[in-house]
Amino acid sequence: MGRIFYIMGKSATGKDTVFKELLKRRPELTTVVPYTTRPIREGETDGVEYFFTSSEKLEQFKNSGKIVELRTYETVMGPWSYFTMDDGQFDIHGEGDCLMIGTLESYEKMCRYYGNGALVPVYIEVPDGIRLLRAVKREGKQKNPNYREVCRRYLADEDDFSEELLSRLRIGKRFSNTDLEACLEEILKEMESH
Ligand SMILES: Nc1ncnc2c1ncn2[C@@H]1O[C@H](COP(=O)(O)OP(=O)(O)OP(=O)(O)O)[C@@H](O)[C@H]1O
Ligand SMILES: Nc1nc2c(ncn2[C@@H]2O[C@H](COP(=O)(O)O)[C@@H](O)[C@H]2O)c(=O)[nH]1
Repeated sequence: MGRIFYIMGKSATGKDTVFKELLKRRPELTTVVPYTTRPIREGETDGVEYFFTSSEKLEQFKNSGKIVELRTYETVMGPWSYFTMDDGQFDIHGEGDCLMIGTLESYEKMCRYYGNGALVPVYIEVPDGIRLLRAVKREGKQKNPNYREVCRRYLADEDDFSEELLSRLRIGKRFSNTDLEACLEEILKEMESH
């Protein structure tokens, strides 16, 4: 049975960065591209970071019964949905392992869908001050920076990644990403141990 290494963490902890670096070091890992109704950002490509889709299409997907997990956030730009589909990208009965990014909420739903044993949580942490600076710096590189949304995400993280929820989901191990190389080394070690 394939395992899903599931990368999680608050905003700007480096999930995307870690994800891309792990794929370079473990190219045999498969990936699952999630879906979103949020507008595509500069530098993003449809089918790479996400499948960018519409709210109308999402309603059709809901009827297909293939949505594994779905979350909708009230952003400063209106509601944006993010979801994972059982669309053939990943075969849980296959041999290969998979690398994915998500939130605690999606992790819980994924565990319910695929079974607890299928998922290996990879929870990334960075001190709040550092990740806020990283988020602001990253946003500053956008053509139309949206600092209000950066602040909303930062504040939402308090509830969405609370210690209570982490403990309920039995996620004890944390991977510090103050230093990228050290973080990758720790995660690779953890992956080998499974
Ligand atoms: N170890 C590191 N040291 C310094 N900068 C880093 C490190 N890891 C990531 N970054 C930078 O921090 C910013 C946030 O990283 P990234 O986009 O990977 O985070 P994320 O967790 O995927 O964010 P989000 O959840 O908000 O999409 C990026 O500009 C990235 O280049
Ligand atoms: N827990 C929360 N997760 C959120 C929220 N808003 C967005 N997200 C998640 O962040 C990642 C990355 O989003 P992106 O738009 O920068 O690509 C994605 O997995 C979303 O699910 C939130 O308010 N709380």
